[in-house]
Amino acid sequence: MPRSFLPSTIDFHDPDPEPVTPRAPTGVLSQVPPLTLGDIGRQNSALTKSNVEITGIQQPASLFKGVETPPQTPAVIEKKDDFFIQAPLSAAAHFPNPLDPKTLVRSDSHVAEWGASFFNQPRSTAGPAPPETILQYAKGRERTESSLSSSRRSSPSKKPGNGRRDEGRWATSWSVVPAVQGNGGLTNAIRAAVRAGSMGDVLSVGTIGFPTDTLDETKKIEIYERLEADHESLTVYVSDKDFDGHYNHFSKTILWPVFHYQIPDHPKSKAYLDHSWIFYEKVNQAFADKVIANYKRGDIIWVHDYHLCLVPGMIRKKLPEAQIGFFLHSAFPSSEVFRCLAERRKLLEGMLGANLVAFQTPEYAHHFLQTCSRILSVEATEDGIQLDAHFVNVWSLPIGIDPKTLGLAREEPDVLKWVKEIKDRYPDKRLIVARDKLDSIGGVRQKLLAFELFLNQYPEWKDKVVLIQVATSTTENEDLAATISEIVTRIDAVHSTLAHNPLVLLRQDIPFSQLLALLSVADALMITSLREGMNLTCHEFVICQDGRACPDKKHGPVILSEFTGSSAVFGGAELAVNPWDYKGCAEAMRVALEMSEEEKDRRYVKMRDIVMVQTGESWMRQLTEHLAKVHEEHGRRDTMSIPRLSVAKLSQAYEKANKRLFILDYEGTLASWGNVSSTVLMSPQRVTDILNDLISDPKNLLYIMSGRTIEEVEMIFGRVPSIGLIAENGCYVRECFSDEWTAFADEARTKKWMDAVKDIMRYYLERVENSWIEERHCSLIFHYEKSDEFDSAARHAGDCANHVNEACASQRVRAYPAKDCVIIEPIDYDKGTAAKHIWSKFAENERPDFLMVAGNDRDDELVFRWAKNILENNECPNITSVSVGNRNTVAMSTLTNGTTGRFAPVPYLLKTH
Ligand SMILES: O=P(O)(O)OC[C@H]1O[C@H](O[C@H]2O[C@H](CO)[C@@H](O)[C@H](O)[C@H]2O)[C@H](O)[C@@H](O)[C@@H]1O
Repeated sequence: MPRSFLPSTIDFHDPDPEPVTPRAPTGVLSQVPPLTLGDIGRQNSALTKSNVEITGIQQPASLFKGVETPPQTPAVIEKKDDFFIQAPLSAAAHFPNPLDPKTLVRSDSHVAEWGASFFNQPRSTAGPAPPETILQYAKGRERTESSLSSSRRSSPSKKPGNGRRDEGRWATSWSVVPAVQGNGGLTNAIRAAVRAGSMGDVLSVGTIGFPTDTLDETKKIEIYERLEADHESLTVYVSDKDFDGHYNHFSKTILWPVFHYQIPDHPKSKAYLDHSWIFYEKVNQAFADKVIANYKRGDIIWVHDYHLCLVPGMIRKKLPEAQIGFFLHSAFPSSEVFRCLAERRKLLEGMLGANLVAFQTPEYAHHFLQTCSRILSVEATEDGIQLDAHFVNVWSLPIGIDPKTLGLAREEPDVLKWVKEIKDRYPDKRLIVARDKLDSIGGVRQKLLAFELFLNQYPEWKDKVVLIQVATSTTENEDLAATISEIVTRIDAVHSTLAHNPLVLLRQDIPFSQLLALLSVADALMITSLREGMNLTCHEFVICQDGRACPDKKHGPVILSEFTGSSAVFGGAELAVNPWDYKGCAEAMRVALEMSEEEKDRRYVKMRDIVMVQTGESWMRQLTEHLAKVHEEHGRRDTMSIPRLSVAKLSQAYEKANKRLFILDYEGTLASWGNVSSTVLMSPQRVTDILNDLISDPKNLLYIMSGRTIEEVEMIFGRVPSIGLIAENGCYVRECFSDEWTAFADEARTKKWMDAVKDIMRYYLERVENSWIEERHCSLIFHYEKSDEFDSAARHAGDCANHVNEACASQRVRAYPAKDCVIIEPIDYDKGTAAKHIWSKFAENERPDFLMVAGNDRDDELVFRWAKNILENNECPNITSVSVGNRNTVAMSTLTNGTTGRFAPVPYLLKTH
C-alpha cells in the first residue's frame, strides 16, 4: 500500500541532544509543550497587548515585517509519552493490542512539514531545489532562511547543508515510534479493517518522514530490515533533495493548492513547476520501483493520495495484470482548474494506470471524468473511462473514522481530566470550537470575520459565547498571519472585557487528548474550509458529543462548509455554510446556539448514524471488494484472457445447425475503414463474394451493421440481395428479404435535439480550423481529422462532448469522443437494441439455433452484451461472439493478431473447413 509516509518513524537515542527551541507555526503538535488552561487564558492577553505575538509565547516574531525580534527564552521540550502524542510501540508487533485506544491517531494530522519532527532525527541536506540560475527563487530562499534562522533552530528541513554537520551523529541506537506525519485517517482505517478481519496482511510502502541523506548505508539497512520484519513496512529511501522537491515543492505548492481551487500564480508564489516536476516524477518512480520489486502475484496494490498520482501508471507498465487501486483523499477540482496544470496529461494518465480510481465524493469523481474527457479526449461514462484498449473504473466512497476505538479513547483518564478542566474554565459559556490548518484553504480568516460579524450583529451573545479556534500552521504565510492578527486584535479590542474574551485563537496544535475533550464539551463545531476532501474532525466531533464522557447530553450542531466532502456525507444534517458568505456564517452561529433540543437531536442522530455506518473499516473493505470486482471484470474483458476464435469448433456448430443468424459489423470487421467523406462507396469484391456465398445457403440469415446512413449501406450492399441491414448504429433496421426500413427514433424529437446540438457545435466549428459536421438522419458527427492543431482540436472536441452531454441530457442523446471525431447519437437506440429487435421477430419455436456476432468497436460491445444475455437465458444453444482487435471486450472470443478486416475470411472458412 504505497502512501507518502509510513505509519511509523524512527526516534534516535541521541547521547548529546542539541537544545531546541519550540516552534509553533509549523504545527508539529509534538513540539508543543502540553498546554495548561493558564496558557489558553494567556493566548488572548498576549494578543491584546501586542500586534505581534498573536500566538503568545511561541510565535517567531521575525515573521512580521518591521517588527523587532524580541529575545527568546530557551525552552525545555518535554518529551511526553502521552499516548495521543507518541506511544512508542513494542518492537514485536505493530498493533500490540488492536483495540487499545492508544493505537488511535488523530484523523486530520495537519503535519505538513517534512523533516521537522518531535523526534530526534537527522536534518535535511536538500539545497534549493531549482537550478541556481533561478535567481528569484534563490533570493526568496535566502531571505526565508535568514529570517527564520534565529528562531527556527529546530526546523531542519529548511536548512540546506546542515545535515552534513550531523554525519556520524546517527550511529546511535534508535526506536520505532508512530509517525506524526501522514494521513491519520488512513492509518486508523487500515487498523480497523485489519482488526475486523476485512483485510489480510497490509504492507505499507512509504518514506519514514525525515531526511535520510546523513544516515550511513548500514543504518539505513538496519532500519529498513526492522520496519520490514516487525512493522509490515517497506521503506522508500530517496535523497533529501528529491523528497524536498517532490513534497515541499510540487506536492505542496502546486498540486495541493490546485486541487483545492487555488492556482499558484500570484507574484509571490513559490510554485516553480518546471523544476519541481522532475522531483515529483523521480519520487513517484522510486515508490513504483519498490512496489514492483516486492510484488507477488495476487497482491492488491492501493496507492494513496495526490503525492503519488503517477505511481499507478508506472506500476502498470511493468505489471500489466496487477490489481491497482488509487484513492484520492483530497478534493479533485473542476476541469477548468485542473487544466491549468502544465503536466495535466501525465498526471491523469498516471492515475489511469489503476483499475479503479476512487474519490471521496461523487462530485470529485464527476470532475475527474469530465477532466479526462476534456483533456485526454477519451470517452467518459458514468462508471469510468474507456481508453483504447481497456476500461478504468471511477468510483466514490467517503472515508470514515473508527468510532469504536474513538469511543474508548475519549473515556481515557487524560481526556476526562481535560473535559473537567475546560468545563471548570468556562462554566457558563457556550463554546464554538474548531481545529483547522492556518493556510489559505483552511478558511480560518473567513471564520474569524464571520465571528466578528456575529458579535456585532448579536451583541446579546457576546458575553456568553467563546470561539476556541485551534489553528495548526503548515506553512509560514506572512500575509495571512498578519491579517489574522489584525482581525483577532480588532475582535479583542471591541468585544473583550476584563472578565471575558470571546475569542481564543491557539496558533499551535493541541494533543489529541485535549482535542477530544474540547470536542466533547463544545456546543457547536464550526468548519469553514474553502475546500477539503473530507474533514474527519467533524466525524470525531459527532462521536465525542454522544453524552457519555460529558454527562449532560450535548448533540451540538456542526456548522460546516458546503465545500467539504463531509458536507456531502452528512447530507443536510449539518448546518451547511458558504465560507465566503460571512453573513450566512454569522447567522449559522446564531442558529446553532439557539437551536431547540429536538432539532439538535434530530440532526445529531442522522449524523451519528452516518458516522457509525460509514466507518474507516467499511471504507477500506468496500474499496477492496470493489477493486477486486472491477479487476476481475477487466481481466475477463482483456483480449489476452479471452480465447481466440476457434474456427474448427465454430465450423462443427455451423454444420449441426438448422437455422443460423449472423450479425456482422462492416467497417473495422469485414472491411477496413472507408473514407468518411467518400460519396461512392463500394464493398470490396472479396467481401461481397463471401456474403453472397453465405446467404446462398437457405439456412442462413445475415445482417450487416454499420454506423453509416441508410443510403450509404444500401449503396455498399446493393449487390448482396436479401441481406438484412442495420444503419446508423441501430437507429434503422431493414430486415432480410425486405426493402422496408424500420426507424426507431421519432423524427420530430430527432430534429429538435439536432438543432440544439448544432447550435452548440457551431461554437466549436469556429474554434477548430478545418473541422466539419457530418449530418446523418439520426446522429451528428463533429470531425476534426483535418485540423493542423491536433492537440487543441482534441481538447475542443472533449469540451464539445461534455458541453452536449450537459446541455442535452434531457433530450436522451449522448456525445462521445471517437477517433478524430465526436459522435452524438440517441441514447435509446443502438446496435444492441437493433439486435434485440431482430431477435424479437422470431417466434420462440422458430428461433435460430446458431448465432454469430462479430464487431470491433465500442458500439459492437452492446451487441456482444445482448448475445451474452441470449446465452444466459438459454435462448440459443450455439452462440459465438467475436471481437476483432485488441479492445477490452465482453465478447466470448477474439481475433487479435490482425488488422481490421481480418474477420472477412471467417464465414468463408466455415464452409470450407
Ligand atoms: O499534508 P500532507 O502530507 O500533504 O497530507 C495531506 C493531508 O492528508 C490528510 O488529509 C486528507 O485525507 C483526509 C482523510 O481521507 C481527508 O479528510 C482530507 O480532506 C484530505 O486532505 C491529513 O488528514 C491531512 O492532515 C494532511 O494535510
